[in-house]
Amino acid sequence: MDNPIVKIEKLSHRYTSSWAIRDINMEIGSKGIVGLLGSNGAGKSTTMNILCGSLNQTEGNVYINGINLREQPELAKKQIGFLPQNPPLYMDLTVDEYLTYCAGLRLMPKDKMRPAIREAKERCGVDHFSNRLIRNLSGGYRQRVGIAQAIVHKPALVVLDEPTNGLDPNQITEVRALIKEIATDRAVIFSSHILTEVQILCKEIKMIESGRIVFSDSMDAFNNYVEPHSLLMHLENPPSESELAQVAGVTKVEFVTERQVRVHFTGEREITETLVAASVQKGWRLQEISLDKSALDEIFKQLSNQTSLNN
Ligand SMILES: Nc1ncnc2c1ncn2[C@@H]1O[C@H](COP(=O)(O)OP(=O)(O)OP(=O)(O)O)[C@@H](O)[C@H]1O
Repeated sequence: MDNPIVKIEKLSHRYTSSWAIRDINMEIGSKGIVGLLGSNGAGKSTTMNILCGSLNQTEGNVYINGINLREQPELAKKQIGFLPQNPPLYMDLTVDEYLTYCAGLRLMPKDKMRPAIREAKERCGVDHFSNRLIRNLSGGYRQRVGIAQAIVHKPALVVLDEPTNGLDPNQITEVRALIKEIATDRAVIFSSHILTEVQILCKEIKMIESGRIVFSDSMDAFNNYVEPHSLLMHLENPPSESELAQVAGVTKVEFVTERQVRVHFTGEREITETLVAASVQKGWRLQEISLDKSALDEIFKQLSNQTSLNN
């Protein structure tokens, strides 16, 4: 890869006695969204905290734009914006006060601060809340302010640790759109334990399991690898198996409980929209639709086994 914005070499971290991550190698290009996918405890936050200079690694090196993060932390950190899993928001500050404080922490020259804060607020859609206390913002807007602090100093790399966690479905859609927008002119690394979210947003995927990278390739390669999929649907007024099987793309239908059904399908991910549309049209009263978690576990298992065999 030409001039990667991030280069990670043999990165390992041990908190106490056991290793949280082990021998992670990674290169990330200068534009677009890369998804770091892994189940809870896989090592995503540890990797991101080290990558952003919030945690010192036990072994290995991180280079940001060619600068060794450990040797020149101040210089390297100027190029990074970070939204940790628990955003460092100060509830008693207004949005403007908080962003001014954050810009100061990033050592922005005073004369550049005001226009930079205005731009970050506009991009994140919080300019109309400039004088509002952060404690009086909804979860979705707090997250937007968290993203605004991550981009205020115009970093070349933005790292977002599970940014949609805890948000309601509308807020999730809005925050996803915002992440897409901020990735138009920089690299964004985005962690999630939700496969569909990574599939929607990312051009590249790094999958981490038990502290090791088990898959690293384009989203297309990943989608080819993991086909076929299955989905779980919760329907308050479910149709018969045969009626559901008639939906285009559905290959097999299994009722798990009276109202929960596993739907197997081939290839196309538009199946979600097709099933949602069919359920609205036919009054099946869809309550929930999600990628089959057991299928995801199966993928993790396959990939983990592959890695341990390769090592
Ligand atoms: N401060 C800590 N002290 C000791 N062990 C820790 C600490 N933080 C994380 N760990 C352990 O390191 C491993 C990786 O944790 P990490 O938080 O990086 O995973 P994660 O993929 O971000 O998970 P989650 O999605 O639940 O945040 C886990 O086994 C976790 O229990």
